[in-house]
Amino acid sequence: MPVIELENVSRAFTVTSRTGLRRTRREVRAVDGLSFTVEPGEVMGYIGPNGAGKSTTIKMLTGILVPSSGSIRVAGVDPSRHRLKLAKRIGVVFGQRTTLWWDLPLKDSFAVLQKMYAVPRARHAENLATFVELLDLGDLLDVPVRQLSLGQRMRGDIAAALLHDPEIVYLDEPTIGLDIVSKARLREFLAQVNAERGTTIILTTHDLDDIEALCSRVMVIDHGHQVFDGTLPVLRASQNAPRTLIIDLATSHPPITIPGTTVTKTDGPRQWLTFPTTTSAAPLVAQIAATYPLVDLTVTEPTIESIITNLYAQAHK
Ligand SMILES: Nc1ncnc2c1ncn2[C@@H]1O[C@H](COP(=O)(O)OP(=O)(O)OP(=O)(O)O)[C@@H](O)[C@H]1O
Repeated sequence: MPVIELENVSRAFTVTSRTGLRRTRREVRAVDGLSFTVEPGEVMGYIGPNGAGKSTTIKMLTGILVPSSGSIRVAGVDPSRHRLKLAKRIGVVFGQRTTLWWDLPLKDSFAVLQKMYAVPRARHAENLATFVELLDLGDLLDVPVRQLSLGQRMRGDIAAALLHDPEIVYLDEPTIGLDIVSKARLREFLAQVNAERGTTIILTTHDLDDIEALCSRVMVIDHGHQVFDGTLPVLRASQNAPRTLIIDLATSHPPITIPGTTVTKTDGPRQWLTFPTTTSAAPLVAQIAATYPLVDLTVTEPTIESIITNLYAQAHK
């Protein structure tokens, strides 16, 4: 049974703007007729360009915002009508701002949360020990939150969101501003939480490496509409974005001509040829090797960035 269900959900805002003495009001449809379900234990990447409607969706799922129309059920209840009841079953992390108490040491914030969510003491202690170890928080427990670095604070926020054993966690840009090592560690931790606890994770991110590393499903939204829902390999295949063959010849050579390929760039003896995903690289390589002084080669897959740019462009046609 789905743990999240949206049926034809829309949310509009009235925006007032002023030109000279004139005030005009217009309606912005932040989310427009969105329907989808999420099964327990899924890790879904929820992505889209700025202003696509991602945060508005998450706010409706947590009950902070009420939809203008349509229906939402999270863990069996309507989030806006049962916000407090639902709070015990969900965890939320907003990368841009902390939910921790700024002046309190991290451990005191955790203690407040134990009381707020009425987590049994033994369970709280067990979870805390696990998260302190996995997120390497040991040396940070006595440090006031305002003194933590962004990466340390984020680890604290993630632990805080999970201490009450939520079934669903919404993570809004959890890796924003983190260095590569911290990002990798956080992704590893989230994958482990999902695997061991079966926590459903909805991840909003602009970092497509987060999606590659964590998400079995990707939903792409643009102008409040869903433009894709499926796995990353299906997204890649659906866009039929070309692959690139990078070849190194023994010497500089004019762009090589092979039917079905296009040379997009040359740099001395190196040339970049694009070819359709449906074409096998092997015969192409054989043909090049038979005709040109081939020294080395690499085949690269289209990046998710290029696929998504392509997807947005198609949605606007
Ligand atoms: N409270 C509000 N009042 C008026 N307009 C709003 C409000 N909240 C969101 N919007 C508008 O709704 C649209 C969707 O915004 P939303 O914040 O959901 O996008 P987003 O996908 O989360 O963007 P980003 O990636 O930039 O965070 C935007 O046009 C935004 O300006």
